[in-house]
Amino acid sequence: MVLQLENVSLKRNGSWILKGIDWCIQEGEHWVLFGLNGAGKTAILKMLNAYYFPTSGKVTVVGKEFGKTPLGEHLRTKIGLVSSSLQQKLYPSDSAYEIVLSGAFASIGLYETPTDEMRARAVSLLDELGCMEYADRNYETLSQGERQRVLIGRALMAKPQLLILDEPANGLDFIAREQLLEKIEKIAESPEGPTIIFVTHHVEEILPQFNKTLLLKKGEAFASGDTREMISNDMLSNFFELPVDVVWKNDRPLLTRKNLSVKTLLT
Ligand SMILES: Nc1ncnc2c1ncn2[C@@H]1O[C@H](COP(=O)(O)OP(=O)(O)OP(=O)(O)O)[C@@H](O)[C@H]1O
Repeated sequence: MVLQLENVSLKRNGSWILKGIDWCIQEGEHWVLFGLNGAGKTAILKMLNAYYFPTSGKVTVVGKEFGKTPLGEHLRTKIGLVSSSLQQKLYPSDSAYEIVLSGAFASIGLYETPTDEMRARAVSLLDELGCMEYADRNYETLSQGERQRVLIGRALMAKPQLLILDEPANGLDFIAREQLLEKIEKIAESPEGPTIIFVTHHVEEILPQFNKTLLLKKGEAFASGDTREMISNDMLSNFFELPVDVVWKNDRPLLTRKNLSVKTLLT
């Protein structure tokens, strides 16, 4: 078991942000965490990274129950995270290579001397992710798409069991998005790769390898299960409370609003 949330609720500043969430992720599965703005996706991720502890319920990640044992560096390196809040913490003058390398220690910046093996792994990750061209450039000079690939390299550096991608395609144009998704697809297909949680509010980003989906709505697990069942007309129309059409093409879903008369939409 890579992750287990049992009846998890979270209260912050007097309001319930998460309510009674059950979620179980087995090794070898790749999950989409899908929810609209404000659904509580960030709150769940903060719990998975032990920045928040549940008000009630139990969180177990890579075999460790949070709150029971201190979160040492060892556990931090077992969970790879790519998020915009992490992006803001990095040192803009570090090179892409240094940023990837720092993932070996799950640190912001490099304070320890990397081994030759770590250096070689960083180079091979930069190569696999198509970042060699700008490996020596300062992070601040990279485009958003390039930054995301470097961050994925950083997250993979310590061979995590769980890789969390928090809206990785945000702000990317179509080509940059598809280039990034292609790399994610490769990681998801690799037999020795990590289990991945892909957080998004865009159905179009869901890759065929992500065959499980949790629909999160207003802090509650609206439904979870096979992606094809979750990302379907009936399920999403109920979820959005708006009639929608989902079309699967090339193993990817496309979402449109059902063509209704203005009168129906207003009622
Ligand atoms: N520290 C806090 N105190 C009070 N309310 C909070 C706190 N953190 C988050 N919330 C509220 O909890 C809800 C869920 O927030 P969260 O950031 O987890 O949503 P999200 O699904 O990540 O949204 P988005 O897609 O917009 O990033 C929101 O209504 C938010 O305002």
